[in-house]
Amino acid sequence: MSLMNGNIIDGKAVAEQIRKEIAAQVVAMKEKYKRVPGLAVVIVGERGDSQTYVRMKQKACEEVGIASFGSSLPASASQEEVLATVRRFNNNPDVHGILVQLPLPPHVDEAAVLGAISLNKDVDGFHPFNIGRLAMKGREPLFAPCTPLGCIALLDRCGIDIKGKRAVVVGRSNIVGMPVAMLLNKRDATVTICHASTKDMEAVVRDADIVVAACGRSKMVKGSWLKPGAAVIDVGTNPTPDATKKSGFKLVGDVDFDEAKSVAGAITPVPGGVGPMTITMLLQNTVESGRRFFEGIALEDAKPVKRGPSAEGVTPIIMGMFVAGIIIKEGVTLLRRIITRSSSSSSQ
Ligand SMILES: Nc1nc(=O)c2c([nH]1)NC[C@@H]1CN(c3ccc(C(=O)N[C@@H](CCC(=O)O)C(=O)O)cc3)C=[N+]21
Repeated sequence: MSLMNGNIIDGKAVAEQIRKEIAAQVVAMKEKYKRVPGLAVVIVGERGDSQTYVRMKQKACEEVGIASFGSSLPASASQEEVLATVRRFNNNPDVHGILVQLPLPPHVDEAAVLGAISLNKDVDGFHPFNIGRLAMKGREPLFAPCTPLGCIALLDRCGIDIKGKRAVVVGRSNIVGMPVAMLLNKRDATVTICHASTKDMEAVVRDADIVVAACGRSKMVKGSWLKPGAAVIDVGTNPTPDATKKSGFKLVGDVDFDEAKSVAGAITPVPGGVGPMTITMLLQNTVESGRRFFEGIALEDAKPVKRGPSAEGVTPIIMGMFVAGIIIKEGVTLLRRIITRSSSSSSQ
């Protein structure tokens, strides 16, 4: 199946291809470990869009053979109830990924809830530990956020090079703008982040070989802002009134698609671009998490500092550095004494 129609990236086709690969991996895992990966989705409140997304996620799990667990709490649920639900899934050995659907009702502390998710099950990649590692050279998060991963996967699968390219990200949200910029940076693009205070944004965007639009403003990026041939990834999903639709609205991206499609070398539509990839990357993260648990790399009830493969062996390294620090400090003091003694004796 073709992944592009002309210069238009078919996100659904790319997502379908990856989901087939994921389904095959789940079959192989079932064979090898006699277990399948499990994803728990926690939803608080009755927002229509959230319910739709959660249903889509659960259906996608079924299609690839991932076990799905759900917990639906009323909008009136207390913070403690939400935390208790998260902890229950943290302790459930059949659950390898936990997703708390955002946004949460205003009386629930989002940071506290996301921070309570076991690092080993943070398939959304929203835990500050995972975001922090994403920002660091030579380190890898246990999981990267799904929408940013989806943007990178679209570029890769469509044969668009990232290394050495100029990438401009419009927007700096915790869930898309900032992490996608850090992923592009890890892939050796030269990355610029634009935001509300950026001066002459058009000129900055016009310099880009890769544009990721994630500002949440309908059609903000115009065709005239683009360098001819640029790859354009549109993350925006702005509901816009449309009487011809049954729901009464349609989704519009952050890029003016009609203008941009005649300038861009490759461009994602909305819907049918990044959206289907977000859920696909969630499935991918969940399968990877399940594999870590089945292979014993992830520890079910470990404390944060011990969690995950990259954190293992950190304690002896820190102890070693501590001891080395003392030795160096003592050595320097000793050398200083010798030097002062010899220089003071020679000057006298
Ligand atoms: N903890 C958390 N993790 C998330 O990943 C998360 C979240 N909360 N809250 C809400 C946003 C939104 N989101 C989308 C997922 C799929 C589509 C998607 O598949 N869209 C399709 C169809 C859209 C339609 O037509 O309704 C498309 O763009 O083609 C869109 C948006 C995940 N989110």
